[in-house]
Amino acid sequence: MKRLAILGSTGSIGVQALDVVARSGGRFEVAALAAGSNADLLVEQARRWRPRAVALADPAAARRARELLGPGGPEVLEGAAGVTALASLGEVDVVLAAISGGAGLASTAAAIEAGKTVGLANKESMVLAGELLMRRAAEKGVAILPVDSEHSAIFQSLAGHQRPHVRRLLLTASGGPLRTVPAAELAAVTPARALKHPNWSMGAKITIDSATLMNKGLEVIEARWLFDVDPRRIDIVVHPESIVHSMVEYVDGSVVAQLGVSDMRGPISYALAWPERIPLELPALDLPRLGKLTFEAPDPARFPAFMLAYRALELGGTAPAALSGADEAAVAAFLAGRCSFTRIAEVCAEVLEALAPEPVGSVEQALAASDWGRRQAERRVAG
Ligand SMILES: NC(=O)C1=CN([C@@H]2O[C@H](COP(=O)(O)OP(=O)(O)OC[C@H]3O[C@@H](n4cnc5c(N)ncnc54)[C@H](OP(=O)(O)O)[C@@H]3O)[C@@H](O)[C@H]2O)C=CC1
Ligand SMILES: CC(=O)[C@@H](O)[C@H](O)COP(=O)(O)O
Ligand SMILES: [Mn+2]
Repeated sequence: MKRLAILGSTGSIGVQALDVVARSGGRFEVAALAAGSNADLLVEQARRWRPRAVALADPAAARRARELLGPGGPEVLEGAAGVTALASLGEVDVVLAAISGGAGLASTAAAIEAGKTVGLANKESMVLAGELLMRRAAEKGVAILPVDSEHSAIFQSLAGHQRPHVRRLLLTASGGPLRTVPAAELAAVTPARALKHPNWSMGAKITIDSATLMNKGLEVIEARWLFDVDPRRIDIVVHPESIVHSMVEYVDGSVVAQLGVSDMRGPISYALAWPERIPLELPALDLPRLGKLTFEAPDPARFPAFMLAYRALELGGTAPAALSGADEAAVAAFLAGRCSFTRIAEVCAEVLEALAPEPVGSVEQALAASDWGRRQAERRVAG
């Protein structure tokens, strides 16, 4: 039996991970749960799964959870340090990193340092400090198993092949809810419209990133480090049906893809159960009913955000971290009605070009660069 710490348990990935646990026939035990401030849902989850410890980043929420759980309940830790501490608990075998944003980096790094297998949903960890984390994981002999659907697909399609045999990685993108919207209409897009993803039900930040295509840019950076592939050999293909989750093109021209219904419980269970596979009893892929699968090139004129990720990789060092921080701030401003949809990518581009990148020597340095990007973006949004 594998013992899990699910960090971000109250979010889209966290809730689906607990559904995977429920369907797994007792293969997993929930040893720890963590969230930001949603004490009520965390307490409900703790009552059902009886972890040894839980944590809430928000101290007031942690106090509420302690009151609700009462004596005899799990230990309730608080603050960022409490969340990070769960990643290295002795009772934990696998850490599912499913916190949203740069806030997930410290606990991912702590899990690696503690020698835990990591199921990585939090792509920002790789964006902020991918080179550093992969080096430490190799030194510690830690497996980082991708949960992001595209990276899970690439991991499965690589099937142990050697890097010299790989010509290109092909990351598929749905194109998001605004794929067919003309350029002239994009500035007036409302948060409600941008939040209507055609295929996936996800947290707000990643859904807006899907709409701008920044999500695909962040995924290029994630793939660059997870699979140690030069960014010039990572291409994006728009595939509105989200059935082909990504592909690997080999030097002999053969292309291997992973297909499946658009349901994150697939990649989550793959990472948690790896190297085994478990039956989930989810709806099967029905290709005759789908009839056809379509593909097109991404449009950098309407959706320039994904190009910024290639630019950040070219700049190197702290540039991806600064881009990620700027994007978090710009997306929050858009959701709060403080900037337009098209301003998100403009602000990110301005911040990236204002940066003097430095090598990323530590997690703290990566977080500082992300904070710098966030502050720069906030200033530009306000100005
Ligand atoms: N949703 C999806 O289908 C996919 C998501 N991902 C990635 O997975 C990650 C999670 O995404 P998603 O589940 O959609 O996000 P959600 O916004 O739905 O959930 C975020 C989770 O993180 C918790 N959280 C937020 N801030 C903190 C913090 N400072 N400390 C501890 N916990 C915190 C939230 O707690 P609370 O509820 O209390 O705020 C919540 O449990 C992201 O990095 C995303 O890019 C990748 C591929 C697909
Ligand atoms: C489910 C998942 O992995 C998301 O990251 C997804 O890729 C978002 O959809 P887009 O392809 O629209 O960015
Ligand atoms: Mn993805």
